[in-house]
Amino acid sequence: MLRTSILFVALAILAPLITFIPRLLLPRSFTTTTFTTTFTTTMSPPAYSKELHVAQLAVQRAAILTKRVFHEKAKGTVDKNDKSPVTIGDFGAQALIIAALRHNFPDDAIVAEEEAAQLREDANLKATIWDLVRDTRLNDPDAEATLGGPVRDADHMLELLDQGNSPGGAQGRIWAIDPIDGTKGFLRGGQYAVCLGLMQDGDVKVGVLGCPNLPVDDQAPLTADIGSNQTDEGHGVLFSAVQGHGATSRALTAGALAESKPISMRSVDGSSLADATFCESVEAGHSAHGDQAAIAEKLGITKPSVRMDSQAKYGSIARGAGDIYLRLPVKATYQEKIWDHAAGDLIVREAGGQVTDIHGKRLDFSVGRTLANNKGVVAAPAASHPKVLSVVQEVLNAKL
Ligand SMILES: Nc1ncnc2c1ncn2[C@@H]1O[C@H](COP(=O)(O)O)[C@@H](OP(=O)(O)O)[C@H]1O
Ligand SMILES: [Mg+2]
Repeated sequence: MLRTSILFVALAILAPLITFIPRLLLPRSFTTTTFTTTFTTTMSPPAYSKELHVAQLAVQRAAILTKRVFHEKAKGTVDKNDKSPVTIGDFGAQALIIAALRHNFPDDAIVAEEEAAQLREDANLKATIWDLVRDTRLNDPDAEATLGGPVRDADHMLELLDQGNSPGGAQGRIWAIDPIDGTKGFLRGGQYAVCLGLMQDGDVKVGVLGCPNLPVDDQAPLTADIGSNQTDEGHGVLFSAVQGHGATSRALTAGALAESKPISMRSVDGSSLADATFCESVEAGHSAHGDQAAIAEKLGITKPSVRMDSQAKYGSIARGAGDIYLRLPVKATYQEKIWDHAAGDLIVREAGGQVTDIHGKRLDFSVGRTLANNKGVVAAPAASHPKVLSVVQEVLNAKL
């Protein structure tokens, strides 16, 4: 008995040494290569890791362009005409994102909001946007190299812009880009988002949202989108998710990616809904404010809803700064665009939420450039979603 115990103790001491000693004796380069090779041959990287990395860097670079446009060109502008800062920022950011996708994933299809036709007619606008695209870089050479060679010239920029013309659909890999979501928020210096999602056979697999004017701090209280007095200090957040791997936030930087933190929705179930915070569009034409107020009242929610532009609403509820995002149809004929929802839908679901339309159907990204099979959006923590949905339906049905 004693002998067996001694043998076991001796083995326990010797076993680690047997594996460790050869590493000490061998040259460092050999051991490093050997262990790296072992890692790469025995463990595959997480799904979609390259797509996520490229998407995050591409969104960061495009966000820098939009911030430059705001600081250099947007002061004092309030309307969206042909040469507005929104137009300049939209085209510039879209060109930069498509350049990065084309370099890394040349065979993927792309659905993007803008097309180059207007720039072919307007040499000044084309030159203005080209100046920005040519000069906007991440300040980290490795990150910039990942995104690929620069856009060659202004005509190459137009070619890239037009590659966002995929009809979308149920097959293959399709990226959805909204270069500046929340145009009015952007102009006010309020909330807007640079949005990028990857769908595989109609299912969103990767989602990235760059929100330059949201606080970096996930715990920061949610404030209405008042805009114009935002500072860059402490602001700028990048939300990301990969299907099945959770959601994260990190500071939006001008170079290499900052460290990421997992995010999750607040746990709100049917019984604690009275404490919940709603997010809704600033624009009453995009989501019916009156219906939202009636729903809040029925749920016993007394806190005023927080109004902000763009998919920053999805990011905000995903990190628990708010709880519920409703988009209640104003015009029965309006079809939501896939680029306004792809990234946010995945980020919220990966953070512990459920996202459906007002009929309780999951958003269907497989039917083209719009969500033709859906009406409105109901996004809430999974445990409270059934209750929220039933009250949404109660209020909306009562109107019909
Ligand atoms: N009648 C309507 N109903 C719902 N959404 C609409 C709409 N008209 C435009 N939108 C979309 O609402 C988006 C902004 O959403 P939000 O109100 O949440 O900020 C716009 O994106 P852009 O700002 O990229 O044009 C636009 O695509
Ligand atoms: Mg949009």
